[in-house]
Amino acid sequence: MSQVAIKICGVRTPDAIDAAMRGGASHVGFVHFPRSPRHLAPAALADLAPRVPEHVARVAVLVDPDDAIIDALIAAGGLHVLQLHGREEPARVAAIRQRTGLETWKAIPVKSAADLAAGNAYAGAADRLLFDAKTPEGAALPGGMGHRFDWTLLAGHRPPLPWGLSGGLDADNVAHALRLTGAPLVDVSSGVESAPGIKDMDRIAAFCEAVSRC
Ligand SMILES: O=C(O)c1ccccc1N[C@@H]1O[C@H](COP(=O)(O)O)[C@@H](O)[C@H]1O
Repeated sequence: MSQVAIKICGVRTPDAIDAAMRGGASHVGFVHFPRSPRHLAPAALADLAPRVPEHVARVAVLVDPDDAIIDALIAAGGLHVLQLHGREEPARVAAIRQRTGLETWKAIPVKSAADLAAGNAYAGAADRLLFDAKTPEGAALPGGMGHRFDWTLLAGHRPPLPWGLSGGLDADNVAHALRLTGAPLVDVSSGVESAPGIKDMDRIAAFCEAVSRC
């Protein structure tokens, strides 16, 4: 049985949550970013969140959020984790973590080895780093586009805080990614979809199955 934690991100429907639960996901992610096809407003989050069992972490994915939207989402979703996916500096991450008392993750966009070091500045500010592929300059989204980076960059890298891997993972490549990186947590969104924002239950099952075999 795999010890690797699984986050299924960008869920928008009860059946996607149920599929993540059947697959043994430890985290489900709700995106609040109006440009995203996975965007959920607080009211929609409030409808969906109770579907997630208590032992599974509810993660809000946010891009440079202000305090008001963080508070609205926490009130709506009974959140456990905030995933900051924008250009939040360490001081802002630390302030959000301190003010909310929630586990706080910082996404680190990676294209080259030099990008990995950017994560070190978040030691003491964030609870976890999420190494994600850097999306192209001018892209509509800072994540959730199915891009991957060169996973061999992470071989031998020892981040100073817990971490996870995301960006372009799917059922066909996640075992390879885990072999190369040894990631303790994998995060997937577009790789378990049939179209942007449309989760595919069979792909969620196949992804979780592939991780559980590792
Ligand atoms: O999924 C989105 O629409 C999104 C929007 C804004 C910030 C992050 C977003 N998604 C996150 O991107 C990574 C990788 O996703 P993928 O598997 O490559 O599609 C993941 O952490 C999503 O939560």
